[in-house]
Amino acid sequence: MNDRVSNQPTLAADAWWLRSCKRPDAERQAQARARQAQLTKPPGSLGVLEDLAVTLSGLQHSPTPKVDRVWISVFAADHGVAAEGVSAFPQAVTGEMLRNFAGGGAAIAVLARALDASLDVVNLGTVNDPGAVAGVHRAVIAASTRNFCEGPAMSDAQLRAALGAGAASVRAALDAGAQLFIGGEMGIANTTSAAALASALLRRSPSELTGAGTGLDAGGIAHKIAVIERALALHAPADSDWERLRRLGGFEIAALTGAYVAAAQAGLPVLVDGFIASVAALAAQRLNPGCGDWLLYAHRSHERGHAMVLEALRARPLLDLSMRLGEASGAAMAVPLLRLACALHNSMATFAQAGVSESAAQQA
Ligand SMILES: Cc1cc2ncn([C@H]3O[C@H](COP(=O)(O)O)[C@@H](O)[C@H]3O)c2cc1C
Ligand SMILES: O=C(O)c1cccnc1
Repeated sequence: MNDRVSNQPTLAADAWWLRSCKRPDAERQAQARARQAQLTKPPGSLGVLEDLAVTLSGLQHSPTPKVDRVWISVFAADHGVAAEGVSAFPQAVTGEMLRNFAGGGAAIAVLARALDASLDVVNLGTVNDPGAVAGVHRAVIAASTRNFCEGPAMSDAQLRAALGAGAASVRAALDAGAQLFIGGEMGIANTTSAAALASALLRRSPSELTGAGTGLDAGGIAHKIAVIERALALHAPADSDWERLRRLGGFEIAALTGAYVAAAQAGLPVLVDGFIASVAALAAQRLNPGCGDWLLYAHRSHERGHAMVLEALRARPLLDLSMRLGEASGAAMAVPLLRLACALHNSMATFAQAGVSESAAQQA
């Protein structure tokens, strides 16, 4: 399992991420909508849970949508821009957390167990590299990205490798029979990378998209904004969204981008996590607009900037719990809602089955 990136020799020549995405089944969706109207409840009374079941029915091409088998991939990577002092935590934490993911003590490891979900941990390159660790896939691209205050974060080949690592995790999820894909990230300083990338993609000021991350104070946030402004000035010549992702992104952000596109191409529904994952989703939609139909949004993170990114994506997140962790934790938290929405859709009785009277209008 250590060769997920290197066994794709054709990637450099083959822009697989441009290939078309699957289409949701509109007819199945209409049937699911009609069934919701027949269930023993006032029509629409289950609100967003009805929409979720209808959407999943169309995405899974099934009258009985299910999210029993959930796959969570956490992509870890370090960022050169950490050298600018933009995080409240030291860079060594990224590598240290890899052991914690595999050892079962990290938040996402606890949540994955509680959900009976598969947890796939992928090391894309960490300065404090723990080496071979049971339960961690090595797909190392470099020890970290380059500090994007000094030059592009990634080379073209590195960006392709990161996108490919995301796609490889989606293939593993499909092989395991997953019904839902969730991507998470770990990388000290990656809220700086995500804010810079979102600023460039949305053409908004860094002050609107930059937050405290792991816990910067007001002075720390002001410094972080200044760092991002410097980077944006350096990378202003970037003339495509590919270039913006290459210059300002990170290996784990690009892996999420690749995973989202690959999931949409394969017809596997995705639940997107917080700020960083949503910026990766924005990049995925820019690389391949067809992937948007496959992305569901789990929560609104406490991180400043997430609301603006969600708005740009026209996303309506399910939860708002003031979470600001990443790792896929917010997405994991929303899985029970999806499961319950499916259970209601699949197992509630219809008015006819239960012998319950329908609305006065329908009886007239
Ligand atoms: C122990 C620990 C566990 C984490 N798990 C996720 N993050 C989150 O915080 C980091 C981003 O914040 P910033 O840009 O401020 O560095 C990412 O690793 C993100 O996944 C963590 C951070 C820490 C310290
Ligand atoms: O919303 C997130 O993804 C997030 C916010 C702060 C720190 N890490 C992740």
